[in-house]
Amino acid sequence: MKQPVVSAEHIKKVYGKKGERQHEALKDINFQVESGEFVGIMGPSGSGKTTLLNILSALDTPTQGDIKISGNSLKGLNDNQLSDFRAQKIGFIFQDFNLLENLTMEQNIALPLSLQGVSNRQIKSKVHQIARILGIQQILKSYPTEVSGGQKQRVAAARALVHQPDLLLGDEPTGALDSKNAKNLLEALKHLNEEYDTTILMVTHDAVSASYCKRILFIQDGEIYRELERKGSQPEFYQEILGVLANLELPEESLV
Ligand SMILES: Nc1ncnc2c1ncn2[C@@H]1O[C@H](COP(=O)(O)OP(=O)(O)OP(=O)(O)O)[C@@H](O)[C@H]1O
Repeated sequence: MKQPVVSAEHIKKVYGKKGERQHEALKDINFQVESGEFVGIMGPSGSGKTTLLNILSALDTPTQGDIKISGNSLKGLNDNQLSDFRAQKIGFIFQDFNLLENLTMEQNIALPLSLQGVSNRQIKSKVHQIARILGIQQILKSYPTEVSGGQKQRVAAARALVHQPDLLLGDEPTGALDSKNAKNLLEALKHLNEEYDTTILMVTHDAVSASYCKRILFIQDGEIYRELERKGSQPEFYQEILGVLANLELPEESLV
């Protein structure tokens, strides 16, 4: 039987030491993401989204519970094993791109492969392949300061995917983009998901971005309180998402 790409099992996260002030950021999170899904995570500020992403990407460990990525449990792995796991299995896109300014776009995209000791010939071929899919071949020799925010984010997506990770994680990947560039990036993610079966999980506060997903998990106070699956068109899904957000009875600007 095919394993889910992500299996979060009874994840609890408590910040602060015993006897000190403690905060339960995640209470009992359970969900799975199957291969080829495009899942969004939404929720008010402080609801636990970043905590969950950090645990999924093995940057942080849960207080209780287990994460399995493609059937492999993260429990009991030491720091070296966790960092190998991250390097091989996960691609990450951040809101602020995180590109290295003194490297060209080509060198930035190549980083995960260079760190794994892949041969130069293979690196060149893989970088050009992912650059073609994301439409950024013409800027490969440029430096980050020479291109637009939207182009930078597509380079960041290429870097996150060049080593063919099992899972692409995004933390507000459209957060720093204007609406045109955000749409371009989301179309590129949709294309990767539909044509190449890339499994994507992204946190977003924006209902338009979320409407590109096939499923949304809504988190509040460290718990999943609602799940929406896209059944109809994208505009219909957008309206449904707005409906759930309105039911939160929170002003929209607090949904970050
Ligand atoms: N290192 C930490 N130590 C103590 N408490 C923390 C720590 N990191 C986060 N928290 C608390 O845990 C809760 C969840 O935080 P988290 O950053 O995961 O929320 P979020 O949904 O990502 O919020 P935002 O959308 O504002 O980024 C918050 O109440 C936060 O104050």
